[in-house]
Amino acid sequence: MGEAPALFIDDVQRSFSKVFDLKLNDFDTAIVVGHKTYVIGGTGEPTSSGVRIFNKLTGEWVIPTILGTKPESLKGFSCVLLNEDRILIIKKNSKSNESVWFLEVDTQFIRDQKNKSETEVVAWSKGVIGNAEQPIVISGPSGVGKGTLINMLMKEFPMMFGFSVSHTTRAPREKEQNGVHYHFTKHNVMEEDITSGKFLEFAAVHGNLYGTSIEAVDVVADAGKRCILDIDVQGARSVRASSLEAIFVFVCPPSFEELEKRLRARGTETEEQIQKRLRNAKAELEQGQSSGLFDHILVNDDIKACYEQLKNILGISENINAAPIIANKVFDLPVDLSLSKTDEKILINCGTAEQNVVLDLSSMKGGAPARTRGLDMYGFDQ
Ligand SMILES: Nc1nc2c(ncn2[C@@H]2O[C@H](COP(=O)(O)OP(=O)(O)O)[C@@H](O)[C@H]2O)c(=O)[nH]1
Ligand SMILES: Nc1ncnc2c1ncn2[C@@H]1O[C@H](COP(=O)(O)OP(=O)(O)O)[C@@H](O)[C@H]1O
Repeated sequence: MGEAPALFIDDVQRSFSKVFDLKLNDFDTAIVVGHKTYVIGGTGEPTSSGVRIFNKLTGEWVIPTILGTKPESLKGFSCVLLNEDRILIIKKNSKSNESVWFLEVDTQFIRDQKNKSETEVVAWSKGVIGNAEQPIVISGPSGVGKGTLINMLMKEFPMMFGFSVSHTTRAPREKEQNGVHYHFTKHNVMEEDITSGKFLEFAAVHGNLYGTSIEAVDVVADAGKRCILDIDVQGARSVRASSLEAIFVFVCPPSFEELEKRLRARGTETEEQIQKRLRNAKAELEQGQSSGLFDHILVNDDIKACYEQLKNILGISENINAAPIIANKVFDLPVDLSLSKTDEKILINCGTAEQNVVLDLSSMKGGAPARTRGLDMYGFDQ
């Protein structure tokens, strides 16, 4: 039966709101983090899954900036504070694959955002149940073969990898499709989206704007696939500083002359664009090889050999797709659930339902502004 639950969360919340007389609405839930009380609203209206903060020291209410993708509705939920920095929220009367959410209140991401904006900030992150394979960031100069290597991976392991489709302001090449190779967009639209917090990272590269939207990464995580990002060195640096916890691979050419040859042979750029890309390649090669930013440096001389090395780095072999994919069991969480916490496990007490459910957070990874991955959920007989 495991260890006894250490804490019955819902009882604590009830007694707390009585003591402080916070005048909560019917669907509001309050949770204390240090001297702040976070009131999470859940009337079910689209505008109501809001958050307000009562600061006990100043006696004031603050409406924070809310980042990340919020749950569609929060009509009925239980919550528990984790590590003093995020609130785990379990939606009642829901399917387990849609039920787990985190409201980050004091993680590194939140602290960085608070420093930037000098306001209160919180961020939503949806929990994803299942294996948390690390995303892969692939960088390298234009023409080195990043796209070729990524295509080989996606073709050989279509169930395993998903490509993070970036946004760019550059014009599409002849064979490029909008939404597949890139989301082609206008400069002012992309700038607005960056300002409103939709991007995980962005950079000006070869005279255009490129960026990874939070959604691009979330779509891949939601499909249960391992995300591949093809981004430049500046973008890799931003992702390194984010919560994505990726593996960073830098691809080099065997020589500068060979890089130039490949870039020309591809035939997708004008002479002026080729010259710009070659100039930038020098700086990129220097930074990529010397910054310590990358976990692995590959030389793409022979494409087959380079691809094998990449697969080794990712710990995959030919027969991996032959292995059956075991889907995560989906539980129906009832309306009368309550939570209790023991170490890194949350027991979801399912009231009269036959089976309780355990949410195991011990391999939790990632977090706002993207998904929180690596959660495990399994049944627990009463
Ligand atoms: N920071 C960042 N760089 C990107 C992104 N998408 C693509 N890039 C990089 O932008 C550069 C130019 O890409 P592209 O125009 O497709 O040319 P290519 O590298 O020659 O195929 C490459 O170094 C890409 O890795 C992104 O979302 N963010
Ligand atoms: N190892 C290699 N040897 C020879 N040509 C290569 C090799 N790897 C890639 N190429 C070719 O070089 C060109 C640039 O590769 P691409 O994958 O488009 O680079 P990137 O995505 O890094 O800009 C393509 O025409 C591709 O077929």
